[in-house]
Amino acid sequence: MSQLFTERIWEKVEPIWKSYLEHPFVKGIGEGTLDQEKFKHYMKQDYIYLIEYSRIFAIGSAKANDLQTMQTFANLLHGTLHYEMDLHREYAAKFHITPEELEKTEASATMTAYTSYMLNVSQLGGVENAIASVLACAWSYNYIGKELATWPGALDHEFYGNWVKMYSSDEFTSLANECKNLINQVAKDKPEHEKKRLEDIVVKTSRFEYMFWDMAENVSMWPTDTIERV
Ligand SMILES: Cc1ncc(CN)c(N)n1
Repeated sequence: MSQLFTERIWEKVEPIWKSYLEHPFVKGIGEGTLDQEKFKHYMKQDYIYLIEYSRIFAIGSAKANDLQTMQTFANLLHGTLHYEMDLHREYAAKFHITPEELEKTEASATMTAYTSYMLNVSQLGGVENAIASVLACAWSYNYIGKELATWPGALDHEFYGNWVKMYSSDEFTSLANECKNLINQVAKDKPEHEKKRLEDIVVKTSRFEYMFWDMAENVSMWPTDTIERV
């Protein structure tokens, strides 16, 4: 039996994704020791990230070549807007931030670069570009969630437990699996140079994921902030 495209991808991304589990921000969630101000910054940036990420599912739906794929993208869009983003709205309420205020969050450099890349890739080419650009997002969060769920006390932590529950949940796992199934389907009959191009998109977005954790840990916005504030 020939290798699934996701198996090939896994060989490339595994070292990058394993490094997420060593990242101080992710470790802080898993160990329950993360500074809540850092989490607040992350959660606000992630909310506006998810708005742009949702647009990619809409693009994928519009570019789909069959009704089944169109429905899958629509389901992923719905799941992000109404399930995943509820988590952010719940955390925001704990910080006394309304959904309207959340939506008006000013975008950081990393959030801007990452979503601009994903949107650019998705608008070019066919439906395969859209699915390749979101694959690392859905799958790596599910990977992190499931790993952290095995850490002592992570699922029951009074503040970060809900984050770990979300990304390790059956519902989120099924959204991640829908993305994996889609890429396997679209990559199946593609020539090697196309497969390599899709693989590069997943690797690049995996690097952006690392940068996002760094942005959260350092509570960073733009490198020129200190200059502009003088
Ligand atoms: C940056 C980022 N990447 C991925 C996910 C999971 N949808 C997320 N919430 N945020």
